[in-house]
Amino acid sequence: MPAAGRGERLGGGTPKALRALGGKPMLVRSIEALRRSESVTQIVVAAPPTLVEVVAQLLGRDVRVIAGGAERVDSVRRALRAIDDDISVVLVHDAARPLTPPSLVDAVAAAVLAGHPAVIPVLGLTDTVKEVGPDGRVIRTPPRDRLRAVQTPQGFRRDVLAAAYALQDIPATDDAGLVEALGVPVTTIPGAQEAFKVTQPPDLVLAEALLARCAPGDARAAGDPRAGTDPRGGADVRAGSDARSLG
Ligand SMILES: Nc1ccn([C@@H]2O[C@H](COP(=O)(O)OP(=O)(O)OP(=O)(O)O)[C@@H](O)[C@H]2O)c(=O)n1
Ligand SMILES: C[C@](O)(CO)[C@H](O)COP(=O)(O)O
Repeated sequence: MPAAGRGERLGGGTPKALRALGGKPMLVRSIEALRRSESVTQIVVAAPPTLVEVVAQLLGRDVRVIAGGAERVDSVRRALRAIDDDISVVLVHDAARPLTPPSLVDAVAAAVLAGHPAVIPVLGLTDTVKEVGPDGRVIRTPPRDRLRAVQTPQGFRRDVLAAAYALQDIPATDDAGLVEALGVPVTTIPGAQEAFKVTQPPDLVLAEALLARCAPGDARAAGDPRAGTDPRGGADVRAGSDARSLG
């Protein structure tokens, strides 16, 4: 789990993974989706380098925490080196997708285990997308029905992801982009709307609203593992101290 970003587009000063969401650090919510999945056996987190100890204490002993790098790709590369030798399937999941349903984690893992070397969750687009030149003029309008927005977790055969990360200087904004550069086929599966990435301030408002407004049963779908145990949304109230202690 790359979690070492600064969250510059979100603002607010605190590294994004430690920003509170419904009374808990965003990272804690993202980790819960992995813990609740049936397929994840080891979790490695790439944390902001100055906060490795803080994050390790926050997450507990079952999570290995290492120092992330300057860019997302550097953080993932470092985390890959910290995975146990016997792991054969690796999921890379943004800490910035805190409402990801565990069922999506399992669906990605299952597709890799079924024989696909690289699997990504995707959603269709609702906006039209245009390619625009540096002068602001539209170059072309790709047909929208063939475009997809790509989420995480992205799942890979470990040897494939390791080979992709051994490539140097490939411009890619996601892990599958590196695998594509290897010439390995990447398979898509349906993503989940709740797995959106918290990137800009309105995303945090949306995530807060989803957590606050979900009926207890529905909150499970919004990634809250203990929702439904307390009709007041008690899981968030109890965990409030986590976030406060991080400021
Ligand atoms: N050097 C970095 C940069 C990003 N990430 C992680 O990669 C994921 C996706 O990145 P993004 O949403 O872009 O987060 P930030 O880099 O924090 O955002 P910004 O670009 O606005 O600073 C996040 O979980 C983020 O913590 C990381 O581990 N190491
Ligand atoms: C990996 C990713 O979440 C897939 O959509 C996305 O590309 C990350 O981009 P960011 O700019 O590093 O948030």
